[in-house]
Amino acid sequence: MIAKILVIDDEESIRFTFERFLGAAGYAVTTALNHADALARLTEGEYDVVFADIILEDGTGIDVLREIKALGLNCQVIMITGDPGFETAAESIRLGAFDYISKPVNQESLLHVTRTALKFKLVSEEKERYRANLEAIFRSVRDAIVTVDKEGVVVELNDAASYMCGFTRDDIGKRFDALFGNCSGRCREIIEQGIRTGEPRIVDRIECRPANRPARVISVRMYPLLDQQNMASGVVMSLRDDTQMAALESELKEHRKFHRIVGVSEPMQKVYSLIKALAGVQTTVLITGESGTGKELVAEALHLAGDRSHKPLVKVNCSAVPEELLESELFGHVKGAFTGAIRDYPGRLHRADGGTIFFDEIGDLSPKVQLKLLRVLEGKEFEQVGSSAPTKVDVRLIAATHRNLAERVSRGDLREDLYYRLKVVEIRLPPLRERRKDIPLLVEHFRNKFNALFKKNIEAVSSDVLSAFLEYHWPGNVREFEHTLEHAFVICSQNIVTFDHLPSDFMNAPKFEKQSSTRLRELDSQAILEALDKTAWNKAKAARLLGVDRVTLYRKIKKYNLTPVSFSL
Ligand SMILES: Nc1ncnc2c1ncn2[C@@H]1O[C@H](COP(=O)(O)OP(=O)(O)OP(=O)(O)O)[C@@H](O)[C@H]1O
Repeated sequence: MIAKILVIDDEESIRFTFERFLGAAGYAVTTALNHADALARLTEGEYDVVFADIILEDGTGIDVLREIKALGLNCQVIMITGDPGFETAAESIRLGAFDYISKPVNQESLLHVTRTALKFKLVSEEKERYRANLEAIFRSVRDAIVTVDKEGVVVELNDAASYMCGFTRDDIGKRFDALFGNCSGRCREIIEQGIRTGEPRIVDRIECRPANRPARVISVRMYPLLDQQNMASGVVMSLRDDTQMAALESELKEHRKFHRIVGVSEPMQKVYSLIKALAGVQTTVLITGESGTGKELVAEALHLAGDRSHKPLVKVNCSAVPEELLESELFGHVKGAFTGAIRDYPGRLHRADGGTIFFDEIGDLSPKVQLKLLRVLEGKEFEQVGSSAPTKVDVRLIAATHRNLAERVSRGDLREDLYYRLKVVEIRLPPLRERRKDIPLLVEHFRNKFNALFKKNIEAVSSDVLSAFLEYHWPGNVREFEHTLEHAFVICSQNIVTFDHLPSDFMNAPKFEKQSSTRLRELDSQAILEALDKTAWNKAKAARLLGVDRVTLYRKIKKYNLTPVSFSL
């Protein structure tokens, strides 16, 4: 772009000389012959450099300079003076002129001062752009930023600092220690240390407790501000609000699911940790817990999380296989071992070679099988039925039981040595009633499962049903819970599961029977209908009127087959 230059001088010869020299150098030159003319030119157009004679017929070049500064025009002003020693030349520099040039004007020095002024203008514009960008960043970042000089005085702070710490722009110029008086003071210590040592410091995740504001988790970055001599002239501190991130992380740490096991409660988190710790080792694991607590799922997770996962997981339900068949089923047999053994059969232990064998209901093994299993655990070998040749296998054994094995040992039903071998490590699964926190999550899990299975679009269970689920003590644990929901999903043709869809086993369960006050048993259907009538079939209100809980009322309505229609008849 061609630089534009304005020359203001009342001497025509000077204007002519400037125009000639500068025009020849490729600049676009405009001239003005006095102060008034100069102001007209300056309001009409933009100039990169202005040459102004100090003495004009209707004023001074200093006045022009002042007006340029007052208007905030982006141009460099060079004074033309007949006498460089003259006081006004120095004065003009003080007022912001870039330089002065003396008459008579020499071409070389004119071009030199012009080029220098233009270069200076470019650099200043670059600097200004940089400053504006920095300021925009400073203002827009979500981190609070506070700069403090080495005397501890606040030099700058951004909007986020106002929002996060409650500072205002009026705090600029105050001592920082006064500002941090309202909080725990950790940031004050960090700034003090920064000023003292000139060393940067990063402190992650500290608790921030500003007065009258909610506590937060913040991370602090503090860097020294260095001057041109590389000396610390203060510090800049940025504060990031990590409250949400910390909350999310802790939520993520809380596993909602591990392999096929669903559960978010504390006891389940412990189970997940234990499975993870045991997955990679080859130790025998005994999984205990009431029936339906998910022991098989845990065995599966142990196998899948370990390095045998690409090898088979073979399951044996010891109570489901008839005793006389179990030995051959487990250890295999050779042809002719017994009547009907028409060919060699390798057995499940053999099939599990390299992988894992899971014995469900291990407490139900016959004494003979117990002994053979003990040998597998101790020497990793066994004989097939009808053979005396040992077979070697590399299997990891996981066993589960809902029985009290110690009791079976004391009764002589289970070998003590096998018992101790099995229970090297035990994973105890808590019953569902001890982890009710998992119930809403299990509702969601089974809702998705049964919606997909039955091609339905049930959106939720009613809040009453959920409350009943949370209260019930689930003797059959997750299996019973799953069956209850399965029943409800089969029956339900609306988009929400209510008491009407629950199986009678659940509705008639002792808990609810007990809860239904004896009064209700005395209440006949007429009394219930009266209460429903009075409350326009608002069951919650009717239940309150009758002095019973809602579940009981629902159960009675179902039992007597009461409907608003039957009422109106
Ligand atoms: N935490 C859980 N998350 C999801 N499903 C579960 C969970 N626990 C159990 N189930 C489901 O409940 C049913 C019973 O689980 P599982 O067979 O693993 O229980 P179990 O403790 O081995 O029972 P049993 O002692 O009667 O053999 C299965 O359908 C299983 O998928």
